[in-house]
Amino acid sequence: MESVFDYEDIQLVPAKCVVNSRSECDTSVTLGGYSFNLPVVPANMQTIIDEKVALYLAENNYFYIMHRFDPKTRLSFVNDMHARGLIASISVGVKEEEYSFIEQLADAHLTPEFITIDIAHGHSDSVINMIRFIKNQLPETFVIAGNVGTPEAVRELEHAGADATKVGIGPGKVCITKVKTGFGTGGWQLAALKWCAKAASKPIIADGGIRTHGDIAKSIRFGASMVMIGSLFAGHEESPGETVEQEGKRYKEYFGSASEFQKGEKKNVEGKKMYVEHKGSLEDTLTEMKQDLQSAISYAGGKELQAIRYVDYVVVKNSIFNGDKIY
Ligand SMILES: NC(=O)C1=CN([C@@H]2O[C@H](COP(=O)(O)OP(=O)(O)OC[C@H]3O[C@@H](n4cnc5c(N)ncnc54)[C@H](OP(=O)(O)O)[C@@H]3O)[C@@H](O)[C@H]2O)C=CC1
Ligand SMILES: Nc1nc2c(ncn2[C@@H]2O[C@H](COP(=O)(O)O)[C@@H](O)[C@H]2O)c(=O)[nH]1
Repeated sequence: MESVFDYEDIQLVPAKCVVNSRSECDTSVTLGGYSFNLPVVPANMQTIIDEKVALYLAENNYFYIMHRFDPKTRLSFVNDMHARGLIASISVGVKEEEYSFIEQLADAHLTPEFITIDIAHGHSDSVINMIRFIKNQLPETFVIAGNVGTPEAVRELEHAGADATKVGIGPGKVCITKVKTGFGTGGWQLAALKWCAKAASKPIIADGGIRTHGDIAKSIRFGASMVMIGSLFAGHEESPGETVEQEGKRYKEYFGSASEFQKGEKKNVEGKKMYVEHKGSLEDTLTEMKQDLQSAISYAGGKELQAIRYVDYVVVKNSIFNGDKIY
């Protein structure tokens, strides 16, 4: 295998600017026939998104994926979003009851625009069977399948009918898969993304390991169409989850979907809980992300997101830190 690297080891090389203002740069992206403001989607985790956040994102033209940890509410969620003229984007697992849920949607003639099959080890027959089942029952739905970390997995899931694949096994901030199992793309997620993107014939969603806004541009450079982010979206005013105060400072909880807190039991735990500093409003973060990405497009010498795809890059181990502590 070629040598590997991660987000902090890469710098993108600037090209001549073609705009007079960064506001001319267009950060929008198309997925599944829909256009969204940013190539960014908050993680489908219980401390990142709930119905209110989903509604805010959909109404403001951001892509969203609702989590699957309150399964009984999913049907009415799809109904409600459609009643408001918004897209419905939900998650499913692969257990028996999820097949019944897909049948219920089909029987009710409810077709979510997006369904994400969300399990830890997505390169599996269980995911392949679920992709085929959804495509058979709800042929119009755009199916995102994951998570995977290899080109073989991307090809196999695409071949089974997935419309996009989600790449990232273990790079997440609250992930402990890498320490508990020894497996994953943690520490080399960007190289894994590059490797997977070369094999892909459909969009890829890079998932996990984003620590700065510049990492979004780097993900685009290495082949992502969309970037899923957890920790940077945790801790907002609107984020679900408990707020605690310590020494006059406010913090909010952020826990893994495979953590004991999510599962309610200590079985196959591959996630942990942490507290992140309170960050203010989600709107402010999304605005800042947009401005930073517009700036990235200008450094790429273009006016659109695609310009970032073609820039040169250098590998300089730990280059962005330069000995500075930036967070
Ligand atoms: N991106 C990442 O790196 C990771 C993400 N997660 C997140 O945690 C949540 C829970 O994930 P998950 O535990 O898969 O969901 P589920 O608990 O719904 O499990 C899905 C099914 O896959 C089986 N399964 C889970 N892991 C494996 C494995 N390694 N090998 C074979 N079968 C397996 C489970 O059976 P059984 O439990 O009996 O094995 C179950 O039948 C998801 O939201 C997922 O995205 C979790 C870990 C890593
Ligand atoms: N190994 C685990 N990964 C998890 C768990 N819960 C979520 N995740 C993944 O992390 C990303 C978010 O990463 P971040 O670096 O942006 O915080 C999320 O989208 C999942 O793919 C878990 O319990 N274990």
